[in-house]
Amino acid sequence: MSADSPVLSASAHQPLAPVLTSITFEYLDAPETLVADSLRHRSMVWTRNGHGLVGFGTAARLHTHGEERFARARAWFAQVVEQAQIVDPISRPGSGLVSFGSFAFSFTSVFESRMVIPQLVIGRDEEKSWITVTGSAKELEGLTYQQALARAEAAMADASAPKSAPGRIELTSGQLTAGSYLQAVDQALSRFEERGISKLVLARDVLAHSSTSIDLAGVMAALTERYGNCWTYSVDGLVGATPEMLVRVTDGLAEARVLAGTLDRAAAGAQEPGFAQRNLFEDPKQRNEHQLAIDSLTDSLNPISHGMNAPEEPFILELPNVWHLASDVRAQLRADTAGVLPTALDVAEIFHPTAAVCGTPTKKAGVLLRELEGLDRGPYAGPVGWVDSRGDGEFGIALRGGILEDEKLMRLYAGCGIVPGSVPEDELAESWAKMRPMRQALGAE
Ligand SMILES: C=C(O[C@@H]1C=C(C(=O)O)C=C[C@H]1O)C(=O)O
Repeated sequence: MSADSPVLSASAHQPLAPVLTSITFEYLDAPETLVADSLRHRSMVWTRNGHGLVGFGTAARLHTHGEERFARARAWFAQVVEQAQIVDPISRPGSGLVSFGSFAFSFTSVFESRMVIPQLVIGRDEEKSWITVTGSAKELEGLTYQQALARAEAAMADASAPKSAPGRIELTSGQLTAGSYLQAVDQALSRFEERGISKLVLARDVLAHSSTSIDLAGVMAALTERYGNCWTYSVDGLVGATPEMLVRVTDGLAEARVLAGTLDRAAAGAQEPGFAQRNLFEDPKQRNEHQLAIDSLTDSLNPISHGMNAPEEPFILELPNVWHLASDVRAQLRADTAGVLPTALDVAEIFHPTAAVCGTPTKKAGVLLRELEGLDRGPYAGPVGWVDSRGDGEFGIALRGGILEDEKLMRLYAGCGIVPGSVPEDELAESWAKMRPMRQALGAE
């Protein structure tokens, strides 16, 4: 075929990226509550402890699926960045041109992984707040600070969100009933040995039917209030508050928060002093499960970093619903032969799926998962977050959340790490505990 054959052209596989202009202004005298004030039903959100990014509108987006979903997203964003004109006087992680991203857990999913570059982003970190406006050069010609501010105020004043009082919520089984989940855990336990698997993370889904339209701004407000220490995310109807950081990249430094090992804070006896210490920190089954997650991260990090800094022992992360065994891991990323450092999106692809959400060893666990779980996880347990034009960014694991399937219906997901010795009924109870943040945010309990 000739070189100019349309079949072989790059654009047949890779949609052409738009040519964008992105202008950032420092948002002077922004209120402390800027991020909380900006949450809207359809805004794109990444926030923790009052800092983060809120996006409005779409300047450009890419939808993709299958095994190449990360590669396509990376290539598309790299091209966007290369072509863009970026005016960013404050130059910090999350300022300038930014894309939100949400990726399917599995290459088999029908869910479309996506990159979304908002028209307007409001950002805030420990030191500064900013507004970024993105569009065509023509649209943004001569844009002043006052005009950018007016756009931000208009986006925040947008009343399109269903601001109704929370409705009555009824929970029903999703693709996996409680009974079939118990059965799947049992079957997993009986197959570990013959399959050479030491851990499998089995998930299930529950449907939340609301009597009124579900207001995602209200859901996020509830999550940020109670789970301020988690990363609250929202991209195209996928919403939740995850305690697990897949990777944050800041100027070549990669940081991850690995979680594995869980204890329900509503369990019998949980009020007794030392309960988490005895039943989590000192429990060999929980420690083993945690170690498997650390080992899988080490394996992924080694080829792309100059060694990693992991604490000798995990700590106990206390959330309102559960305790977790947690480890914060850091590593200096290594540049490739051309001297280019991996971006947050590159590292997210390399880390995904971790043992914390799939199992050990990953490939074998993935196969058994497809046999036993029988669930299209969609974006649940996939990377969700953002990346900027410098390659800095944050991708969390989309846990403790749900997907708005229509205005009155949300699908919630939760999964549990199954290791030899796991008790099916305990795992089912743990999955309910992991859905508690969303059940509460929806007003279902
Ligand atoms: C799979 C989930 O959580 C993961 C599983 C954990 C466990 O089994 O102990 C702990 C944290 C997460 O890595 C979930 O919340 O759905």
